[in-house]
Amino acid sequence: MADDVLITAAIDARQFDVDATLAAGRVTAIVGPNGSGKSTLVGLVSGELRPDRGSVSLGLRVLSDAAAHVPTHRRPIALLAQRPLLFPHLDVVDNVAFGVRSRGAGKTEARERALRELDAVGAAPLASRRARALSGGEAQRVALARALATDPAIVLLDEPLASLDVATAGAMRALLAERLPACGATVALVTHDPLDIWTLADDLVCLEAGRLVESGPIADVLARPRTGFLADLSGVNLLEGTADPHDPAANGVLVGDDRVLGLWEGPEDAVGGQHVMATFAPSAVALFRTPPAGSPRNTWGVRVVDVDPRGATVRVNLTVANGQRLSADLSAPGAAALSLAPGDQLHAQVKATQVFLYPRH
Ligand SMILES: Nc1ncnc2c1ncn2[C@@H]1O[C@H](COP(=O)(O)OP(=O)(O)OP(=O)(O)O)[C@@H](O)[C@H]1O
Repeated sequence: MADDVLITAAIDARQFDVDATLAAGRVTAIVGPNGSGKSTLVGLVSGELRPDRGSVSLGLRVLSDAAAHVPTHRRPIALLAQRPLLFPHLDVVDNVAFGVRSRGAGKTEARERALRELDAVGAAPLASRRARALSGGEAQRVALARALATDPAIVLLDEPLASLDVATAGAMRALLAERLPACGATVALVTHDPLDIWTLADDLVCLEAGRLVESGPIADVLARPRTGFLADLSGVNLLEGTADPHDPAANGVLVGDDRVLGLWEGPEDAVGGQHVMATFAPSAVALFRTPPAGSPRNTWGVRVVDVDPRGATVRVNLTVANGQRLSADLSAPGAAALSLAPGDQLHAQVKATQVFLYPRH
């Protein structure tokens, strides 16, 4: 039975103060901008770091607090980092068996366990190869087998695909998607890649400047992002504003002097002055040189920041009057017809039915 990992811990020198839970038997993606505290969180769970205040526990077992600190090698954890860090002079099966033996198993038992795990990751044919003779992708597969062969209660993955090429990373991602849920451990995955989050993780913990800013099931957190970082991760535009104090029931949000109309997603009715988020897809944004005729809804003046061709579409990065960012994805011919340049003043239009409004919290 897997256990929750509870982190309620502060490290003063790093201005880190986070209260987060990694749910038992689930994969939690740890995300956030550079320097937000992801590695610090992992270091607290691995035992490499000790909190100045608070505690780290696995279920009812305290791993670190003011009175106690279980050292890394006594924690039931396995770490898979960007580099596989195998012993180059040992063969593959001995590399995998090493971890099992260090947990107290005998030689034969450790070897059998290693071979089973190598088979599970599709690396059985490599068993007698020296680790130094493996490719990067093969070595990472073996490192995964070594991590899981110890039957850890916690698996910590720190950007495990970041040093692999695209094709190898894809195969490794598929392997992780199969093995992580099957291993039964509580898993933390540090990543910058939205694909890893969508394909591997169940839950998400988002840190910024050493604080927890959002957590919960992936679909909930990314469907209704509440920070610019999470909006970028889910590929949507996010404008923040306040519910119109004169007419909160009209589903109007004021972003500076611009009015943004959309579908209100509650849970309660908007209250005038309330902090509200508006999200919509870049593909929902149309751009015009002259104010478009017809429906007056959701037309804002925008300024072009830059233009980024992406195959069949062109991403146009823009700012609205009060400086907030948004993007529009246009077809290549559509963008060419507008002949866009940075600094151009345009009109952006979005249908109200394609804008989702929800409270900040
Ligand atoms: N050894 C250290 N001593 C003091 N402060 C540190 C140390 N290592 C990191 N920090 C600080 O702690 C904060 C969190 O850093 P951390 O490395 O955990 O962030 P991160 O989210 O993992 O970043 P990245 O995405 O760049 O790896 C940062 O302000 C960083 O400067």
